[in-house]
Amino acid sequence: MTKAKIIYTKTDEAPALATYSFLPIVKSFTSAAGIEIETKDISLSGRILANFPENLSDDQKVGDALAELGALAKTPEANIIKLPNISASIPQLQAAIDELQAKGYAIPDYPAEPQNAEEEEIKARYAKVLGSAVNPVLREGNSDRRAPKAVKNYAKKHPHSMGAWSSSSKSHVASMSANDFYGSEKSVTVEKATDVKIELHKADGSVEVLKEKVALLDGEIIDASVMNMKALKAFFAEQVADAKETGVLFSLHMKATMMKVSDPIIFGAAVSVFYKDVFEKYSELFEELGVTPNNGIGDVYAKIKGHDKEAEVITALETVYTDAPDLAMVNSDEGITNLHVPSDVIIDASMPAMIRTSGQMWNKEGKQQDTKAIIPDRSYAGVYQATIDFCKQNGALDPTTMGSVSNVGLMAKKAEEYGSHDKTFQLASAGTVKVVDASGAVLIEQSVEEGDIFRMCQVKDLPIQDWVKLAVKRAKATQTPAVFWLDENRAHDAELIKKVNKYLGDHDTAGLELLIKAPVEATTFSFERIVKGLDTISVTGNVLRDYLTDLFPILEVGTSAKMLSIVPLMNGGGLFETGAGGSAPKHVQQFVKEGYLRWDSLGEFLALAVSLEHLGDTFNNPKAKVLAETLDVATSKFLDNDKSPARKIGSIDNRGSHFYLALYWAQELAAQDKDAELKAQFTELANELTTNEAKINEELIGAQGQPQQIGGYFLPEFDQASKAMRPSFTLNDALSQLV
Ligand SMILES: NC(=O)C1=CN([C@@H]2O[C@H](COP(=O)(O)OP(=O)(O)OC[C@H]3O[C@@H](n4cnc5c(N)ncnc54)[C@H](OP(=O)(O)O)[C@@H]3O)[C@@H](O)[C@H]2O)C=CC1
Ligand SMILES: O=C(O)CCC(=O)C(=O)O
Ligand SMILES: [Mg+2]
Repeated sequence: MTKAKIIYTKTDEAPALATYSFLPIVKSFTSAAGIEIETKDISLSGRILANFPENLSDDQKVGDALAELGALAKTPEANIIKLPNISASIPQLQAAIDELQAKGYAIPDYPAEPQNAEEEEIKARYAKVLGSAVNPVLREGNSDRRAPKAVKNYAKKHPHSMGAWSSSSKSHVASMSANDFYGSEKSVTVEKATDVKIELHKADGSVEVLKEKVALLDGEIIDASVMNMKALKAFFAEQVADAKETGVLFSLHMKATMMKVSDPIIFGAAVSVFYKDVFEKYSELFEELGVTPNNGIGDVYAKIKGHDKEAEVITALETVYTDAPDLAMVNSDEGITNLHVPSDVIIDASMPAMIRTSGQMWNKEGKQQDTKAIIPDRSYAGVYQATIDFCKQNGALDPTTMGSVSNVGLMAKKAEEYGSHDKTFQLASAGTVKVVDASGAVLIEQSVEEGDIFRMCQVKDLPIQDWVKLAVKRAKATQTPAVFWLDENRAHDAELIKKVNKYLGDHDTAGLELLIKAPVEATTFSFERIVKGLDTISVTGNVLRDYLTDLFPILEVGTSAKMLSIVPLMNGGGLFETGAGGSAPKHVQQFVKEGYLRWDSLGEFLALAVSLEHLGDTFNNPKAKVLAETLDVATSKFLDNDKSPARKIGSIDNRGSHFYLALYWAQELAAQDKDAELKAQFTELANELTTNEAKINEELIGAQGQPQQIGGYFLPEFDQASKAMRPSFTLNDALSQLV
């Protein structure tokens, strides 16, 4: 039998920093039980390097860890702890390339506009690294995300602050009324497996093949929809005028990471409308400089630097602001606006953060202001408007009494919109896009105009069956109503509803409350229950999985970092995601500036416990089970004693929180009687950590307040970052006694 092994991923930014401190603890504890922890580098820099081996010297070459993990995820042995990673926008990719080149890695520049076949090839390789390139590869299963009871109890005891809501708040969500993806969606279920082709039939009669082949399986649902560019731009222009007139902040909320083809284009359309005069006046100059609105207004500032016309262009941009509405700010101190970088404001985290803050965002004075949250497509925007309506009517939610909404999400096999980027095209000419099957029959057709975005999505039948099964399992385990968030008026959802009804028949659902409601109705239903302290399971497609697992946790427990996030892989393995949030770039900035890391590793603790439990079950390893059980108790104690990182210098930060987890875990292992060997091994450590608690705290807190050297942003120097993240000699020494 293969040795019991857990894969721990090395990622980016705050979670990667946390790993320098937490992984040594994990390795010390697990090695005592004979469990191997292997790390795999799936960071942005690691993924870039893996794609350019021929540009690197032998000692610089790295393996393709992502491809290896993708293959592993399809096997029953998989046991992967996945930390959040950067889903890079083009500006982030460029910054990472610059850093790697400066460090002596001879990787090519990013060819934004390739001039020859070689550059086309380089661009294609970089495209593999862009956007949400990791999660869809590893997610060979559906998703089960929830706040564990201990976490809910913690929030009840230590409620996070919630901004008050006024019924006169002017904040709202603005969406198109027609000609969006929602309005144009068509969907079919194919009975038998077939290959389809996506073709553009142009007005002049010629045919361009947009995608040669998409293989479909028996019973697969496909859909196709179009975002009309003219209507989109007219909508943005109306919203600019309305925001100005009503005095609210203009704020666009997209998912340019997961939706890496469509959403940067939509973002770019907003930028080109907002800064219309500048983009029109300087179109030639921008063309020459390679400025594209899709990279945000930050691209203009970056590329104009040092140019003869720098001052003139900057003045022109500033002139825009005199007539324009105020923009929501990402960083008001540094003048970074909502339209600077497509990946700065990401809808899943940004909308709940706004709702938690009285429905307001930050203006250029650094003050809160009511906001027009622009979500052009209507498919899911109504969920946020319904939440805002609920808060306006009922006031802010109360974390000390509110119930919980967990999620069962359809995610496997790149389901739905989040798997659509290789079937998304911006059309260079008008015509009709046809999805044609192997027999030549047209399954779906959509008429398009020049500049429109066409998108085709797929969802396979087996993942749907597995998702329905998981929903029933969770409903049974918790005896909680489960609501399928599906809109019968949406073509795709209408197909899905047929399957849900069919596959629910495969299960014993006696006594369970299983409902189907359109997203807006489901939102109100869930909030009406939540204020009564009642729990509800949301059973959703892939996009709402993402949105709701930030929305509800951020309102309920202050952050999605405290979520348990399990992906039972369809072939029997386990993927354990840490939390449901991202890589928190601002945490790294704070750490580098003042030696304080406020990243909350609770997600890592929870993921490790379920990973150990899974390993205990699959490898019949009783020691792993003891580690899992004791870690669970330690985590509860950690929450009870409020040892999570605070926000300010002088309190426990991420490193201090790791110490407390180690302390409580060692104490629990020393206290248990199921495994005498573990008891003996950990008694000494527990004593040592207990005795030295004050000293270790002194060493950890004493290290705060200074700028830190970590030797890089995308590729920190191991020794420097490790030293910065492990400043307690006493703790390091105690841990080293174990191995
Ligand atoms: N699974 C993955 O791999 C994911 C990756 N990402 C990536 O992360 C980056 C940032 O995305 P963004 O949309 O800003 O989302 P984030 O979740 O990183 O940030 C939003 C906010 O959530 C809070 N937060 C999230 N996790 C933690 C944590 N562990 N400890 C403390 N606070 C936390 C912080 O809010 P506050 O200041 O209010 O406490 C943070 O500023 C992007 O590159 C994105 O692609 C995003 C989501 C998931
Ligand atoms: O993969 C990504 O880009 C983000 C994923 C995400 O937000 C989530 O899974 O909740
Ligand atoms: Mg998310």
